[in-house]
Amino acid sequence: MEVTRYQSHAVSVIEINHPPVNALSSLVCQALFKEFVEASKDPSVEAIVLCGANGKFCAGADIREFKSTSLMKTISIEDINGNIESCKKPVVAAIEGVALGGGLELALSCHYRVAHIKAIVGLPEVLIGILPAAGGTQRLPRLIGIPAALDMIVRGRHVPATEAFQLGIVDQVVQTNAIDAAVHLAREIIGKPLDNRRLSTLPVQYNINIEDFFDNALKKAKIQFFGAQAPLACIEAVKASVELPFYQGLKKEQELIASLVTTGQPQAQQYAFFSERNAGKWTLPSGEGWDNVSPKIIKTTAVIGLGTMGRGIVTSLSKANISVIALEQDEKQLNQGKKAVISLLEKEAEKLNKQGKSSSFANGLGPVHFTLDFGEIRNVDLVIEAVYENMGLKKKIFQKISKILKPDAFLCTNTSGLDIDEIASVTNRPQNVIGMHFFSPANIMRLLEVVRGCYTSPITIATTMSLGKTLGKVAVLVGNCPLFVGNRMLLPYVEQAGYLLEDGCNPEDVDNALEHFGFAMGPFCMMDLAGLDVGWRSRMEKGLTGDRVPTGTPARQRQGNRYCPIADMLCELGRFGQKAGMGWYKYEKLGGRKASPDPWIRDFLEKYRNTHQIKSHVINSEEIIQRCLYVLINAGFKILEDGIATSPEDIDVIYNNGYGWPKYRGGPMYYAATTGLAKVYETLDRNYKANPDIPSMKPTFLLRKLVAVGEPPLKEWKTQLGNLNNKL
Ligand SMILES: CCCCCCCCCCCCC/C=C/C(=O)SCCNC(=O)CCNC(=O)[C@H](O)C(C)(C)COP(=O)(O)OP(=O)(O)OC[C@H]1O[C@@H](n2cnc3c(N)ncnc32)[C@H](O)[C@@H]1OP(=O)(O)O
Repeated sequence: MEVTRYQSHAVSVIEINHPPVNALSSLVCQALFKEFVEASKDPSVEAIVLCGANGKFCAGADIREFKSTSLMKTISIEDINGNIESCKKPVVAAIEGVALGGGLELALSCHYRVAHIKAIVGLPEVLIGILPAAGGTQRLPRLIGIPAALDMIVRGRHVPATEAFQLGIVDQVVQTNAIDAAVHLAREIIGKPLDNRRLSTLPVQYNINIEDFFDNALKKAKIQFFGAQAPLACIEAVKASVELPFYQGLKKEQELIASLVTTGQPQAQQYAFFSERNAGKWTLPSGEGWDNVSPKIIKTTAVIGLGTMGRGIVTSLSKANISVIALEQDEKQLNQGKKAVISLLEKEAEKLNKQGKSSSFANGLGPVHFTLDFGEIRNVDLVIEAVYENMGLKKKIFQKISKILKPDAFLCTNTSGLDIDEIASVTNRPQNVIGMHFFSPANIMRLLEVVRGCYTSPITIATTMSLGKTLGKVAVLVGNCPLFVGNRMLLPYVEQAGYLLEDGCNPEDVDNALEHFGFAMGPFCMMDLAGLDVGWRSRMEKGLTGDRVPTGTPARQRQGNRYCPIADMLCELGRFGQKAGMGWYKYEKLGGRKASPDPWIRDFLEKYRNTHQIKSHVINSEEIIQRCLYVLINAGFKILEDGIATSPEDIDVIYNNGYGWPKYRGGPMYYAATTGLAKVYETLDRNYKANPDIPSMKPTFLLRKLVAVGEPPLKEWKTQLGNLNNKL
């Protein structure tokens, strides 16, 4: 039964019961409509309470049912809302857990709202590429005013109950049972006038210059959400609440949603939504997986190394209220780390405070303890080593801690690409060793690559994936190979960016094209931010640059393949990026963030091309995008072929959450599917034939196979992998 109804004296309680989140599927809508009509006609009923089963009011329309053809369902949610609002008997929403999207729109059509203190409300439709099109953009501004409503709708912000009360979204916040409180309130208001409780009948109040306000909002949104259409549609819809009568405003919502659907962005964002949820559902070829392996509960942890990554990880653990011992090797580094963690925690507490939430670390370090003594970590459940990327150092630490720690403790290494098996091999419990690749800043970035080695046990995976979720991360299980998934795909992309400079581009041409595509940052800005020396050191270790390059090696060639030495040359000149005040760009000061194109680089590139007799040509944005992205996508196919990622969806989750890929384009593999695999294949093939010294351009077997079998939908790519080797 999707919707149940019971009576408590004169109050009829209608409960949505559609696990897991009481989403408004077509069936729920039909049942809700029917029960509501019956209750409103029942002479023994004098008031109605609307609630959700299992402590959740409703997470909105059922996204699983969204198809471009299902626009009619909107009408059905608004049909319910219209019925509720115009009901002569008072209707009270009892909000527990979540009232999101269509769920909040439902509650807004009720005459009163009571929320549990831990509930959250919001209109997050924009995050899945649409707008609140069941009256949300018309009712919310009438209730809380335009600026507050616009902020909530355009950012899709989850608002805690206490803030919702301050804003006027809910009428009561209770610490006890919200349904009981709603029934109580419903009884009290029986027979009282409801006219000023029907939001659709109220005027939108404002004392601001509306034209200027919406113009500014649009300008800001175009910058902040560059390329995304839904925020702009949200603004237009809220503007309609001021300019049009309520029912025309509803019509505008429908028009806007229909137009969004034609952009393809809602489809991409809804794909991204479900891919993220599926990433947690890992399964090994053995059949062991998320649904049959129980994680160990992690209560105590230690973090070794308090550099940038370690500090972020300690902050993350502390935020999740997990006890953490932070370990450094000398007093100076320990104190520096401690100071940095305190500052990060203060910022986090401030953020929570603004949201009306308290934190265990508001006045200090919460569950963190700092020490120089390895002995203190002996009883922890899990250790995360976060020292810098050096195999020798990591192995030394793992050897040492595996002797100290209790036998069932888990040993995690935060590495962006080192071999997990090699690290595990020096311990007395390789089955408990796993990679946790955090992204910087680790207390902010949502992505976590969980890297399984060949010895790693299912329980270690389950525990680490579960810890990731507790930390609020999107954890994706990947296999062990140099650079894992995200960075392995990034390598040919960055290489290609270098070749583009040789062929005639300036750094800003490449960055502009990719930022215009929707990336948060182009490759050269990204390198300047991360520090060019990081890649330089790694290339030196690999013998690609520096003293270990055999004499006589051509400057632009390594092992017979094309090589671009420009980044190495900049590093030799100390141009390490932002921290040096110069890199691919120049900055206003050391550590400055405002990049300006550097005439020096232009000169340098010209001289470089002359020295190497490279004939440059004009390269347009389309070519830049294709050259950079197609090799990245090709590497994604190779990763699938090698079994390093289990699905294209996992790759997309990694790119959407860790690499600034525009979510409204779904992710690189989704983008390949929507662009057309044949186009990607043919472009790569043509480019590879023209540049046989760039192996990353050679179309992978899987890509070729998928084109050959007629481009099956992305969901079916996995079956084409057949018996290919699976490293997961
Ligand atoms: C494709 C073309 C586009 C066509 C567009 C046409 C649109 C026409 C209809 C227009 C209607 C307009 C009006 C209403 C719109 C809406 O309401 S849209 C939905 C708005 N709501 C949301 O965006 C909420 C999304 N959910 C969440 O934020 C979180 O899930 C949560 C509710 C906060 C719970 O989080 P957590 O506890 O971390 O659990 P999760 O793992 O995230 O989710 C648990 C399972 O629930 C599934 N789920 C969540 N929300 C929905 C939903 N709205 N519909 C369907 N399913 C939902 C989620 O997938 C998980 O499922 P499993 O993985 O199977 O466990």
